Amino acid sequence: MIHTVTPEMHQFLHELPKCEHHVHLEGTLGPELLFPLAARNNIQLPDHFPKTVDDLQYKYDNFKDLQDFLDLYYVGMSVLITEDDFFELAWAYFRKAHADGLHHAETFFDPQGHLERGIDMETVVKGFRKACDKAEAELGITTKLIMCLLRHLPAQDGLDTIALAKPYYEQGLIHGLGLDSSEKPFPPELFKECYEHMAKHHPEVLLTAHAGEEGGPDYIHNSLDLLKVTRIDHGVNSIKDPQLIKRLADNQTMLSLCPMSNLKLRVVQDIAELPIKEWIEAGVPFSINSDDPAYFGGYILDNYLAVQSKFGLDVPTWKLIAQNGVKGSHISQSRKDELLQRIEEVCSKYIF
Ligand code: HPA
Ligand SMILES: [Zn+2]
Repeated sequence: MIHTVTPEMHQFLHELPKCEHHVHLEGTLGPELLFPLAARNNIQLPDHFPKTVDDLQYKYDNFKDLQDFLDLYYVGMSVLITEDDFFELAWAYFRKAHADGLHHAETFFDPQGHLERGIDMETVVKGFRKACDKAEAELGITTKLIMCLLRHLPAQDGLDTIALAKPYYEQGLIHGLGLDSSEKPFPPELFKECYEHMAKHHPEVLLTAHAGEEGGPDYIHNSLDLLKVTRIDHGVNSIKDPQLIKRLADNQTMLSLCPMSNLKLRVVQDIAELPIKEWIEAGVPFSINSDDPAYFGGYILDNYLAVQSKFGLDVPTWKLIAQNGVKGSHISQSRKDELLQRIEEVCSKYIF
């Protein structure tokens, strides 16, 4: 069933203060920047890579699964070379998301995808940080950077990457550790040592991991038990385990849901299949996110609208979702209070 999103509802969702917890900065690289960067940096894209914006868009519209997307994603990011490239990419994202009504962003990046091409950590972090600082100063968005480890690489590579990033964690320039890439063949337990190292040496750092996008509820349990994460990225498959649902609700562990991504990567056949109503009923907090917006056809507001068109939620329910997004954010209590106050103000204007 399709619910019509009225102009008032559209306006409300636009104005509703939003927090994003699941967006890969490299996943904001669309054809409009990818091809010019390839030309500017003299990057020869592989023969099998689409040659035109239309051909690339066709690929984006027809992913078979997560791996099919990742194969394109890693080639795409190979056009990023200079600090300015990383800055430009992230700054374009912050501007788009700001126009969507974003107030706080916790953004992922994949340094191993750059290190293995000979780009150093400093170039990547400096470029992304510059964009974060500008977004804070000029757009009023609070930002966090979460370094993800690629799970298709060995844990030792992850430990080496953590060592390279140490100065940036110590200076408070990177704030979290995540785990992404091909999920099913690489379960969370492989990375226990990386997370233990982080918890021991940088206890203030946010720990999160992709789990339950392709993997089952055991991937979520093991991320909580072994990696000691406080958030789960995706978590769609949590619904298959009632004990896990209770655990997530009891501990108020937030899931970062990515509806358009789940549709494009065929985690679900229809956004209406997502267990949104079940999570709300059980008291499981979740936020709504764009994941890789350039690849999946929509930024944060598009994802809110996609959910609305399938679920027809009311203002109090959206208020709860927005509040849970704030509560699950890695920000000070005073910033939380400020955002919660703004949510109150917007919601009080929209009693339909
Ligand atoms: O959705 C995702 N899943 C796993 N790895 C990723 N890397 C970018 N996006 C994703
Ligand atoms: Zn992701």
